Amino acid sequence: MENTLQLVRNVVPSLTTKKHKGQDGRIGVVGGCREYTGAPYFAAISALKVGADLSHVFCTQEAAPVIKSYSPELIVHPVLDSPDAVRDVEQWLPRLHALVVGPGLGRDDALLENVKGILEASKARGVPVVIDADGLWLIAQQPALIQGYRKAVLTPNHVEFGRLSEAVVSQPATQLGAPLDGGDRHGAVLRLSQALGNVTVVQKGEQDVISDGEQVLVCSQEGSGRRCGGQGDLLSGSLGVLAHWALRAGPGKTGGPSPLLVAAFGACALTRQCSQQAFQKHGRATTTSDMVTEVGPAFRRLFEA
Ligand SMILES: NC(=O)C1=CN([C@@H]2O[C@H](COP(=O)(O)OP(=O)(O)OC[C@H]3O[C@@H](n4cnc5c(N)ncnc54)[C@H](OP(=O)(O)O)[C@@H]3O)[C@@H](O)[C@H]2O)[C@@H](O)CC1
Ligand SMILES: Nc1ncnc2c1ncn2[C@@H]1O[C@H](COP(=O)(O)OP(=O)(O)OP(=O)(O)O)[C@@H](O)[C@H]1O
Ligand SMILES: [Mg+2]
Repeated sequence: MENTLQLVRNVVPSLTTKKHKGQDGRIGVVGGCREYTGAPYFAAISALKVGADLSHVFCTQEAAPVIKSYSPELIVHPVLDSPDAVRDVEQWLPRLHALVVGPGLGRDDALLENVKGILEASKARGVPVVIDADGLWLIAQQPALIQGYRKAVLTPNHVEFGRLSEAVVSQPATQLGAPLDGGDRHGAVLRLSQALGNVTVVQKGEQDVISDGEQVLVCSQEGSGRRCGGQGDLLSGSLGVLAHWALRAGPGKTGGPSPLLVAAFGACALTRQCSQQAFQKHGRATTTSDMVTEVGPAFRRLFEA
């Protein structure tokens, strides 16, 4: 654990007076619809608090004023349900360092079709993508969208992992519901990553298991017993920034594991540390907003010690 945390520290940029706004990260979150406005907010605000300079949300028209009202820090584009959605987001891609696709996206077919176009445009430009939540629903329907794209990280929870494995590895459905022991989980994550052409996969759970199809890392940083919704969104937003930092730093700084493995490990450790710290203060009443407040102190503790 400690050795891998050191690799994360190697990619964290120093804060100096020589940089301009934007250099340490301009992150986009694609998600936010009528039902879900909290998830894209958690992802985008976490990206800022980890250290991105600018955080954008691309959501539906209806969700935009709601998300804006949560925070003046976020730049919110009400474009996702427009007929020009792909073109509108594409215009921003040259200025974005990473895209987090899926938190609070929902499963409306027209929205998913737009997101498909956004993913294709991101791949064509080589923009790193973190795919979470309903973005993973889309990938389970159309794995070819992400097949072999080495700048992608998927962050499935238990259910999302089962869905992806069934779609991609043809793992018998009977095995999917059953809890896998440590060894089985490593193998299952490794196989899913390999089947997707070495896309990095983070299976969240009691321990987070991360693989790029070559190596497997396990994050067992202490978290808490609170399982309130939104913790995965905090993880995917944080990972957007860390993925950019790790890819920029390159394999020379991350040693043995690939940059995206190191970034994913960092985001998992940070999320769990936030959970632990928030739980110490709020116990059973802990919510993801309490965890967002802990991003700064948790980051300092893990990566600036
Ligand atoms: N505040 C907001 O705006 C938030 C919005 N969010 C957004 O919601 C959207 C849908 O995302 P989702 O994660 O609810 O997915 P979905 O596939 O519908 O699964 C739901 C069902 O799966 C199960 N289940 C889940 N985990 C499990 C586990 N570990 N182990 C076992 N079972 C497990 C469980 O089923 P049950 O136990 O009730 O039978 C659960 O009810 C997506 O856009 C997301 O970003 C969230 O980010 C939260 C904060
Ligand atoms: N059983 C567990 N014990 C400890 N930590 C866990 C457990 N399950 C999940 N976590 C941690 O909670 C965080 C979010 O994982 P989770 O599986 O809840 O994601 P999710 O379902 O996508 O969340 P969201 O509600 O944001 O959609 C991760 O950092 C993960 O390590
Ligand atoms: Mg989730």
